[in-house]
Amino acid sequence: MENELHRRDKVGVQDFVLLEDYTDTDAFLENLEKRFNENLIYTYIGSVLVSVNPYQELGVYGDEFIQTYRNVNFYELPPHIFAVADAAYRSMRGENHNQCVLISGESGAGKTEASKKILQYIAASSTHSNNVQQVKDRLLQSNPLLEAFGNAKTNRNDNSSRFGKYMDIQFDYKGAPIGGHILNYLLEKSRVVHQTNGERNFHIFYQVLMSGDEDLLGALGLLDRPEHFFYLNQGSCVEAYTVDDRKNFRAVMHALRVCDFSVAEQQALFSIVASVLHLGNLQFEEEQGLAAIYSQEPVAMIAKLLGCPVDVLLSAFLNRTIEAKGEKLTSPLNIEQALYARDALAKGIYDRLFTWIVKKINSSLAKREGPKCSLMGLLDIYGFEIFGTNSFEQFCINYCNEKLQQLFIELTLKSEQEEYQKEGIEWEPVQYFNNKIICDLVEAKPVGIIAIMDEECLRPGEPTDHTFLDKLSQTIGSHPHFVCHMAADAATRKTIQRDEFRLIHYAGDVTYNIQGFLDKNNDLLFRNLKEAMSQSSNIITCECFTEEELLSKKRPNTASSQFKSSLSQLMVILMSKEPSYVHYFDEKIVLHQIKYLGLMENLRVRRAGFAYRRPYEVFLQRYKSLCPETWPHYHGSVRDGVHALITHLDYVMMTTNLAREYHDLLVIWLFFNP
Ligand SMILES: Nc1ncnc2c1ncn2[C@@H]1O[C@H](COP(=O)(O)OP(=O)(O)OP(=O)(O)O)[C@@H](O)[C@H]1O
Repeated sequence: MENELHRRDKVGVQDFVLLEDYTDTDAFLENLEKRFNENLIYTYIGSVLVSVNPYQELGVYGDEFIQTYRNVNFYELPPHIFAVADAAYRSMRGENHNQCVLISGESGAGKTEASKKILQYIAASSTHSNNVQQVKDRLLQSNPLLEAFGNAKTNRNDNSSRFGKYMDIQFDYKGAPIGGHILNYLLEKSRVVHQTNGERNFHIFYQVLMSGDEDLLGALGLLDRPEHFFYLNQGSCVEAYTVDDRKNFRAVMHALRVCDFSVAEQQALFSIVASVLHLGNLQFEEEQGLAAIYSQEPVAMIAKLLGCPVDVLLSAFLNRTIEAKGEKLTSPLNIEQALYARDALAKGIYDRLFTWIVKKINSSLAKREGPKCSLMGLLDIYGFEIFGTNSFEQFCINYCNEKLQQLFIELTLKSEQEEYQKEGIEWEPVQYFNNKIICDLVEAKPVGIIAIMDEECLRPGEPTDHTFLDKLSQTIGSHPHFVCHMAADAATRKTIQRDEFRLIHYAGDVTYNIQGFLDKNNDLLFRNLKEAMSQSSNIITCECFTEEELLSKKRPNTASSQFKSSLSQLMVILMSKEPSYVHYFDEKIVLHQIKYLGLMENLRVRRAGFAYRRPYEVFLQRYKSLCPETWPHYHGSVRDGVHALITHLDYVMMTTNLAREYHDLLVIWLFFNP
């Protein structure tokens, strides 16, 4: 198997570091293409894995591949996602260092598939006791469940993740998975109520409708075809040809059982899914300028499914109560407001349901009490997006990608070069574009885009998307990465409308339409509807809409501020772990992508730098048993200890040839890795 792998993988270079013309982007691309044409989708840049989506089954993920890559040093076998998983897993066990695998790439490039392969690898490589098997099953089954509720067909990917996911897997000292925890980020909930042409709503809606379970469908009032539901028919696309909704529904049912969802919870969950569909079919008519319910039928169905009193629900759909200075003022809604409230409820219920599902999975994955464990994190988050029309969601997603790029720069380009300089190693700095300037443009206070948007959302008066854009133009109009009609020169003005702004992102220019920015940021759900939901007897709904929330006087954080703070927490988590990077491309790789990701710069740093670096402490701890002077304890400084160890092993000559100073000893790790 191993020989066969090497025989096949002879095209181009397996590691870009070996590329003769390593500064030439065309040569980089040519190597990638040459290998891709031979179905060799993986190539390294040092320890970073680059992959091109083959969009076809290559037969390289079976058990025999897992066995081949198990416990084999990273560079001994051709590049593979299993090699990354194995290296991270062994490093976590051998050095007791928490790991994370960061998978990046544009939408459809293959990130989710990669994260599943890593999970598959971990599950197959670790021990199989009963308890561990249960954890593995739950980790694996969390995927179909979260995909059903959080993925959808977009025009780029039939199974696009519309939420961000970070999963920590917890391991015991033997390397067996004993628990896990998932963090979810910003679900694209606007999809619940609207889909652009050719796109679908979240998979679960079609799965339930295609389930073929007549009893379930009858109970949920869902005996109609998907086209019948307004929340499913706007994209004129109810089928995704590469997605088998019926089969996936069975997978979801299985996953629910494995992840310990009780029968009552399953019923409550499907009732919520159905209630969202009925909400979409709730129509209003005008009576004396105000909204009236067009047909009682959907309201009765929603009330039944959510276990809410019909009259409370009816009144909540048509009125809005505001509390000011201790007084409650109720005013009736017009049609536009009623439709807004209906959609806000659909989005709110679904979004909270999604978070509830993650919480439930987490409780099924929670580690029993026990000693401290090691962690391996897997980040699979939406890739950079440039659509025909880009809105608030793309703004958040692209901001997230800026932050991840910042982390990549920080960990692979900046800190590494700084370290060499700090250590006094002769080093010619590699220049790179630092996208911190764009991160600051979005998140700085008080003049970043998020801060300005929040200020606009919170100020009295009548803020609109246009007043927000005016503020942006006045405050940051001259920023080199911001463009808007008002502040642009005559030539640029022709390319940008009055209701748009453009950000010059690290990955390209994206023009955002401001329509809906403030609404989506405010994320307002009228109090009456929240009150109605808190009276629900549906066991999930009442958990998601609490009395506490109703009583709280504190204004909830805006959507962008919440996202910003959850991203900054994510950065802290990722920074605390040893990262492995995987970059995914789709088939149409363009030079532009290679350039913006900083891969060429990374290659230059790799080429000029040291292949392996280990801190003295870790090195000494790992190898002290090889030298009587350092075993079991060395009483001097760790640096001296490392020197004693090396001297003992008679590597002095080699190391002095390589470099004059002791600190360059780090490089010798390469030679006596057991
Ligand atoms: N290694 C692979 N081998 C074969 N096909 C693949 C592989 N990786 C991805 N694909 C194909 O590409 C499709 C898109 O991949 P995936 O859903 O992982 O993309 P993504 O980067 O997670 O996209 P998004 O950001 O939209 O969620 C998959 O449904 C699958 O058909």
